[in-house]
Amino acid sequence: MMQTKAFVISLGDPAGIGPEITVKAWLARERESLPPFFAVGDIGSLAAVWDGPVVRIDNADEASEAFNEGLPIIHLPGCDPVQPGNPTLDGAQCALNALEIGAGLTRSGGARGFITAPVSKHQLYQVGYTHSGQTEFIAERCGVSKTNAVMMLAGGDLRVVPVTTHVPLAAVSDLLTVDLIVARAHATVRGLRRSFGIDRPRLAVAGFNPHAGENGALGSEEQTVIAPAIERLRAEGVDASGPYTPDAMFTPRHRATYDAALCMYHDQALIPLKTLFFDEGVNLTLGLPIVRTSPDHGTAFEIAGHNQAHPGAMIAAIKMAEQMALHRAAARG
Ligand SMILES: NC(=O)C1=CN([C@@H]2O[C@H](COP(=O)(O)OP(=O)(O)OC[C@H]3O[C@@H](n4cnc5c(N)ncnc54)[C@H](O)[C@@H]3O)[C@@H](O)[C@H]2O)C=CC1
Ligand SMILES: NCC(=O)COP(=O)(O)O
Repeated sequence: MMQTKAFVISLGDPAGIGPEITVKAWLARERESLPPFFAVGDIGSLAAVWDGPVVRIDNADEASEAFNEGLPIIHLPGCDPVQPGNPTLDGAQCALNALEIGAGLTRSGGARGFITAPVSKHQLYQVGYTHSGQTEFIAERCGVSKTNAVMMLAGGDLRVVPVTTHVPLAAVSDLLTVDLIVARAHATVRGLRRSFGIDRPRLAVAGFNPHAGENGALGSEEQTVIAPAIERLRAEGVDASGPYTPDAMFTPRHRATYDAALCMYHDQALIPLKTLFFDEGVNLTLGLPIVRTSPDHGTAFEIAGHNQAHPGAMIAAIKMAEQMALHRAAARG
């Protein structure tokens, strides 16, 4: 019987909770009807938290068949011994190598999609990483510009897109331009069509200031940048509305009126998403030639190795990767 290709999961920082939530997702594979997946990372990071079956593979094509025997892994040496909760620079390099190999395997068609377990940006920066996150790294490896690769977080009935991502809050106002908001909105619309099957996505655009600026009395970004961007988008046929008062646009009533909220900065987008849907929140990248998802949370070093990590977001990331892959295949016909 011909086996379908498997999804690849980079294990992230070996001392974080990535290995544990990957193992827990594998243990839940039947209950959750998960598609086959395999890990790429240090096999020692699995052994440090689990003594269940692991199948070492050399080639992505072996993964689907091995999946029911044990958690398949392409082993990357170099960060032994792994101590959960104690990150090291070798471990950060290992996480970076896993990211590189996972992106390459997916890009070349060896895997159906790419799921990234959490890395520590602080640790990565110390081994010479210059991207602000995994999103930008994967975009570059796929030959996609940073503007066209859009970070989206999704959980429950909420999807949010931060227009600016990993930048200091003090820099956000200067970074917000009509062109940037319009580009992110178009990439979001294309992504919602292609990967979620939403024909005419409705975008709700957040203001930036308290009360969306109170007609300029509490800040001018709404008048100078955000409203003109919405106007241009509407003229270009996008169903965009706003700028909405940020503190009131995530109520259940308001959420029912849009498919994605375009937010001006990281926490404006991620605080509502994680507050409402932390254990099922998925971070995904739109605009790539490959499917890429990730759990919404980080490395949680303080609980690593204590069997306290909830696997819900990782399971949701695997399921969403499969849904996205199916939508994209259907769109290709
Ligand atoms: N996708 C990624 O690669 C992400 C990486 N990070 C990285 O993670 C590191 C730590 O960041 P924090 O802001 O502390 O966020 P975090 O998500 O690691 O932790 C925040 C809180 O949530 C808890 N938590 C996280 N995931 C959990 C789970 N699955 N089950 C139970 N509790 C969980 C933690 O114990 C902590 O109390 C940073 O270095 C950051 O760069 C943060 C977010 C996403
Ligand atoms: N807060 C989201 C986050 O840190 C994940 O970003 P990325 O590493 O997937 O770009």
